[in-house]
Amino acid sequence: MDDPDELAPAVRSILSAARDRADAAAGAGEAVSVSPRDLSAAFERAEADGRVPVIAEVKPTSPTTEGSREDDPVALAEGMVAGGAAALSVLTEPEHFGGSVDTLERVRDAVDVPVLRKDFVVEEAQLDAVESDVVLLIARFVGDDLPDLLAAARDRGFQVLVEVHDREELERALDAGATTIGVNNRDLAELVVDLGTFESVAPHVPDDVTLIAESGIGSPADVRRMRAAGADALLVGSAIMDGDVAANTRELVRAEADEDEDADPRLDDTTDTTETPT
Ligand SMILES: O=P(O)(O)OC[C@@H](O)[C@@H](O)c1c[nH]c2ccccc12
Repeated sequence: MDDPDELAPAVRSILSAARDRADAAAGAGEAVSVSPRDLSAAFERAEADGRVPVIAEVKPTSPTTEGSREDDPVALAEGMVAGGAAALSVLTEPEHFGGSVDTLERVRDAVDVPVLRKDFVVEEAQLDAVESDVVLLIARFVGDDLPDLLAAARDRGFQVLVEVHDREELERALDAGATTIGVNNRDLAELVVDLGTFESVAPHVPDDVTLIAESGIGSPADVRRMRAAGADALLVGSAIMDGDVAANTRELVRAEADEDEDADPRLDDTTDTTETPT
């Protein structure tokens, strides 16, 4: 792709599907009113017992994933919480990520951690599709509507995660009053991941913002790298969804504790998903 600002075809298709869903949602249903589970408090609880705050993502498939995972999303979510996830993210985009609003509702009923709704919200009416504790707004896709959508989401009680890729988007997010900001390491033009993206944007984020590193985090070393660059929390999908979700989550949330002990988390009993996080 010659123009780095141009979106990958998959991303364009995702956005046009999102706009169709927004049109269908317009004027339907009432505005939701959410009593959210506090995301910052969940991160603090994790820190207090030595877990790196991880938002684990239930993502059955994606444009960059081969195949799809057909397991019960509720069982996957429970495994992530058992593995120590501070919060969950659930895709509700149906056409490209295998998500659904129904899945999010079932997951949120089954767990007590905050749940982020992961979708491509471009119009206010989409906010009323389902209750969640946090909604995502992607600076690149909402453009000048960011302040209005942020206000509309907050009016409904949602906490808002604003996703950015570069400093220009970061400035827009800060101007709009975002207090929780995610830096996505996946570039939307080429869909490739570079952890250097977070490292280049993070130094410009004020300290009072809750800062989340998103995408491409695959190992305890990646976790430590993002934390060293200033991440308060991490959003991880593929690396957790690939295999035993409880064990995968546990390995990442323990990345700092294990380094201190120099222990191998894989030696732990990782098959018992009913265990509560330690
Ligand atoms: O699977 P990964 O590389 O761990 O990434 C998770 C998450 O960051 C990614 O799914 C994501 C980040 N921003 C998004 C916006 C929409 C859909 C998905 C995403």
